[in-house]
Amino acid sequence: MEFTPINQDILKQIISITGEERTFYKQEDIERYSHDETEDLIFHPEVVALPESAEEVSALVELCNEHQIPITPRGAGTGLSGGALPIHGGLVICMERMNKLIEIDERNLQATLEPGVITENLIDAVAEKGLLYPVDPASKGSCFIGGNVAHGSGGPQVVKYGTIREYILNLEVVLPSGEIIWTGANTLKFSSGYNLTQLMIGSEGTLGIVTKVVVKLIPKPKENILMLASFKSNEAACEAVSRIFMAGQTPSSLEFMERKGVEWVIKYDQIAFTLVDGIEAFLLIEVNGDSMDELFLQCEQINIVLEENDCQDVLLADTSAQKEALWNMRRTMAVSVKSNSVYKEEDTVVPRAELPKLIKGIKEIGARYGFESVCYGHAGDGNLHVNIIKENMSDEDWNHKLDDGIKEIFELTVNLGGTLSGEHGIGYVQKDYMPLKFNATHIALMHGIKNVFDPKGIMNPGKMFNSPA
Ligand SMILES: O=C(O)CC[C@@H](O)C(=O)O
Ligand SMILES: [Zn+2]
Repeated sequence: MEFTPINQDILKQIISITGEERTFYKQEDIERYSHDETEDLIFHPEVVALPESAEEVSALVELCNEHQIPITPRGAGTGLSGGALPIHGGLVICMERMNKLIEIDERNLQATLEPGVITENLIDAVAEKGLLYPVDPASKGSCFIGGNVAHGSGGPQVVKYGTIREYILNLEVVLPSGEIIWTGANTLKFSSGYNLTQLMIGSEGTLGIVTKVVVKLIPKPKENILMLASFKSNEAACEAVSRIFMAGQTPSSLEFMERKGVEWVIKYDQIAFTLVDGIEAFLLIEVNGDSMDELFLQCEQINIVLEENDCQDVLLADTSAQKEALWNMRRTMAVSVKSNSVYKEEDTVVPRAELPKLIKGIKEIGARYGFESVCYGHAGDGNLHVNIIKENMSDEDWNHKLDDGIKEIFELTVNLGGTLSGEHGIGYVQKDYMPLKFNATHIALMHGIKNVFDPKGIMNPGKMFNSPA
């Protein structure tokens, strides 16, 4: 794909849309838009524009479409698969100025908002009205709702409430042509042709730019109980996960943390938490509802399963401060890994009951290739974040042998009935693995869809799959 560099004349036209104040082209101004949270990758855009309306986004996109300029849509830059990296330069359209929470419609349990709203701001605003928006990725304090839509985001509560796919009713989208459409209706049901809303969710900015989002809300449960269960092995912890559901219990969160991850968080956050010798893995289990009596009953049932599965100890968080400390431990895991070692992160997901085989296999592959990994994640969803760490690995092996090891991890994941990413997306860093999961027919269908929306290939090129020749 041949793209046009942004010349002075095009720059002037961009400035005529977003103004001098909201158009960046100097090195020092574009720097922060040249990376996201994915490893250490850096790609500089030529120009960054911060639109304030769908009409401005549309004008920018129309201009790029006319001149064949690559566009990289960007949210808060918290992505972990390189989706927001402007790998071909061009124009970054960052949604940070489109951050209005337009309406909370309490009659219909819906909210309408712009894509640059920080996820936690939505969660907090609806909580004040006794409502729950349950999609809360670890980076909820900084990530944007638009980025969550682009990645089909999840978070710890997916196990009970589902991913963002269950909560998006309708999207306003600027297509690669510059035209603006609504993808669906503000209704709970949609049996009216192809579901473009669902197609847009998880499309990683390759089909258009979301400029408004309508989300579904639900009543917020009044009570919760949080427990930390410890195990002597990763496999014992992972085995207990599916048993909890088989016993008829659905926690609101069921997270897995490996010992080393907890050790690193303790070091990173300087927290007071004693790691008992011989404990290798933890499950963080939350139940929620409106009646404490029912929750205690649920915890009793879960405890029986834990005991049957060789659980060593269960710590009950009594106060909201204790709960927050435990949740913080889990949420800080990604950043603490990053601060401790050079790493590569994979977002494997398998049917829940295959989790013990997945983690065992990952460790065996690591032993064969000479790498260590720190695993944690949403065990209740079978979603394991595998952080491969460079510690103890030579530069030579890291640069040349690791790829084969990662390929084996994905092969194992796929063989166990899983897929390449549960919630972080394919983006730039996982696209070469797509053929491990999808055959040529499947990939050709994806290319076909891309081509219908974006025949010139300007919208987030080089993400999800390599552009067809
Ligand atoms: O930045 C995030 O929200 C992603 C990290 C996340 O998947 C996690 O579970 O820790
Ligand atoms: Zn996660």
